[in-house]
Amino acid sequence: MAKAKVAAPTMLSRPVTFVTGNPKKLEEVRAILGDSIPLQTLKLDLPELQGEPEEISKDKARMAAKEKVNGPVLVEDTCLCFNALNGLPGPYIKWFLQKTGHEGLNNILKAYEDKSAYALCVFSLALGPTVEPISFVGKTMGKIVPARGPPDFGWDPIFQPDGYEQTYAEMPKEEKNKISHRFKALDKVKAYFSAADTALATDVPK
Ligand SMILES: O=c1nc[nH]c2c1ncn2[C@H]1C[C@H](O)[C@@H](COP(=O)(O)OP(=O)(O)OP(=O)(O)O)O1
Ligand SMILES: [Mg+2]
Repeated sequence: MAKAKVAAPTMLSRPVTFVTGNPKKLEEVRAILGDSIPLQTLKLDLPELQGEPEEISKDKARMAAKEKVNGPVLVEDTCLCFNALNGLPGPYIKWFLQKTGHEGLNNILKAYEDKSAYALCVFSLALGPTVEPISFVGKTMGKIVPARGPPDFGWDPIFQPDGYEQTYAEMPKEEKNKISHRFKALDKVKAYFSAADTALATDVPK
């Protein structure tokens, strides 16, 4: 029986459209993925519902998939979760950061001894507007510290990952991209795509 590689007949054969309004996220996603997944991007600030991180991310994917995108759509939602607050600000970190800044976030934790926190990244992939999105989660544990390092990207200056003396902001980019919440989630996205590729390259009887 001859083996033949069948061209992927599904949405996965098209480039994936990563939808985000945040250029810094995009920069990291590109650096981490390299050319492992063909990516195109669409700059859109999607509305975000309230709720648990995975549901918020999936909803973003559903909304993004309704845009005129040809092929699979990938979105991502990032949370910064304080253990002392049972995971808050979590998905609302963007607004906390905007309104209170790095100092305000530190001040919130002055009421607690526990400064531990985790960075959480949830990517959601929608293969079409009517297909239920699937999610890929990455988590990096650390603690909240007074801001150190360049204030280039969100809350990077106040998050110090466990096992490191530097905050995300102080680390070289390549270092952050090897241990970050985003890296861990994207590792699962990559594994999903390579498994799908393998499954699609099936043997067909002649
Ligand atoms: O690795 C990171 N290191 C530091 N800060 C970060 C990181 N990743 C996201 N962030 C910030 C951006 C935003 O203030 C909030 C997440 O909100 P989030 O809705 O996911 O991001 P966003 O609205 O900027 O972009 P998007 O259009 O993809 O929703 O945390
Ligand atoms: Mg957002």
